Amino acid sequence: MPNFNIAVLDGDGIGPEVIAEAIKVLDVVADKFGHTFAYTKAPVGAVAIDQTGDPLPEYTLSLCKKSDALLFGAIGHPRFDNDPSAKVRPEQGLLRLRKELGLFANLRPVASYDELADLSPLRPERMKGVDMLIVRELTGGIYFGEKGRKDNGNTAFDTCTYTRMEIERIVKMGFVEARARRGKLTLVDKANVMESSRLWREITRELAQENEDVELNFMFVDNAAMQLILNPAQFDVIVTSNMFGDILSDASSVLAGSLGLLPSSSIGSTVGMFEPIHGSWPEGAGQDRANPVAAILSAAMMLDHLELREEASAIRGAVNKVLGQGVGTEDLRPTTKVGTREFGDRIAAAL
Ligand SMILES: NC(=O)C1=CN([C@@H]2O[C@H](COP(=O)(O)OP(=O)(O)OC[C@H]3O[C@@H](n4cnc5c(N)ncnc54)[C@H](O)[C@@H]3O)[C@@H](O)[C@H]2O)C=CC1
Ligand SMILES: CC(C)CC(=O)C(=O)O
Ligand SMILES: [Mg+2]
Repeated sequence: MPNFNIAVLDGDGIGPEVIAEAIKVLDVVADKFGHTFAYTKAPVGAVAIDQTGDPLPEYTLSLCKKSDALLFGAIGHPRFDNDPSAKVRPEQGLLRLRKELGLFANLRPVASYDELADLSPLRPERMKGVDMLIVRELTGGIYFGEKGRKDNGNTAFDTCTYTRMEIERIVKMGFVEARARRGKLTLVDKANVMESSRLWREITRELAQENEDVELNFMFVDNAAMQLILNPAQFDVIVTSNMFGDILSDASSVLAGSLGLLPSSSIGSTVGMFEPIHGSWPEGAGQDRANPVAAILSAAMMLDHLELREEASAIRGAVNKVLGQGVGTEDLRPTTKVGTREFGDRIAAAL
């Protein structure tokens, strides 16, 4: 009977609410398939700052290092967002966690749900048939480069730096993922302007020689933002830098139906972390309104990573079944509107 130790970093805002539903569903999976999932909670983000002064306390990091997998909710609080002079910020906890654990790749699948097709009267025809994977570089680029102020605080800078090693490992992953899917890889960059993007292109062209079976194309990020809306079904795998991937994946969530639907896995050299792509939605916290599906599907990605594939697809099947019944939280504009907890109950019951 496999036993897995899972660190639970549910964080701030709606983070704890959506992670509670993911655990509800995982508990049913454990019962049904005869596994034991042992959960240990640890603080991260604003709650961790409140408790310890540090958004990523040493205890949390060492727990993560000895766990089999990490389930992450979301971090962030308006009191930091509204205070540009705050020296310690919840987001630093997440960025440091990714860096410390070497989680250089963030895989964000985006698919349109036939089950949701009738729910949204605004849903254009072109949103059908979307099935793509955004492979986002996660521990480099402008979020991690040198930043600061000069000229008495009147000039601010953030630096986008990428090394060959950082680019090679993520682009290689892009080729592998494309080969396992429909065999098409798009590098999204800004190589007409940015030197770091030109290095991405150079290295990707080199790697293409060892990956000739994968169809490769290049697209500037501004055009990619437009193409995602105009003709999203053209994309199979997108590989891109940290910030471009962050922005394009939130935009792509509209194709799926809601930001509250999109899961992700953050992987690299050590333990994997599984996290919805959305943030802590502070205005929605404590109201039983948040869509838990992104967190539940992140748990499914975790099971895939732990090689519990049948279990992972059982979760996906349960989500599709409940969506197909027209049930969902308000963001999906469903025929039967339910709260976070009832949505989780229904998915658990569908298992
Ligand atoms: N991975 C993380 O922990 C992330 C943290 N953040 C942080 O979260 C805080 C809020 O940031 P925002 O820009 O407002 O982004 P957000 O993702 O928290 O919310 C943006 C909008 O998306 C919708 N939304 C998000 N999650 C949802 C869910 N589960 N169900 C239904 N609707 C959902 C809501 O309409 C919300 O107004 C900030 O402090 C930010 O730094 C933002 C993005 C990612
Ligand atoms: C701290 C931010 C980089 C979080 C975020 O927006 C994300 O990872 O999607
Ligand atoms: Mg984001």
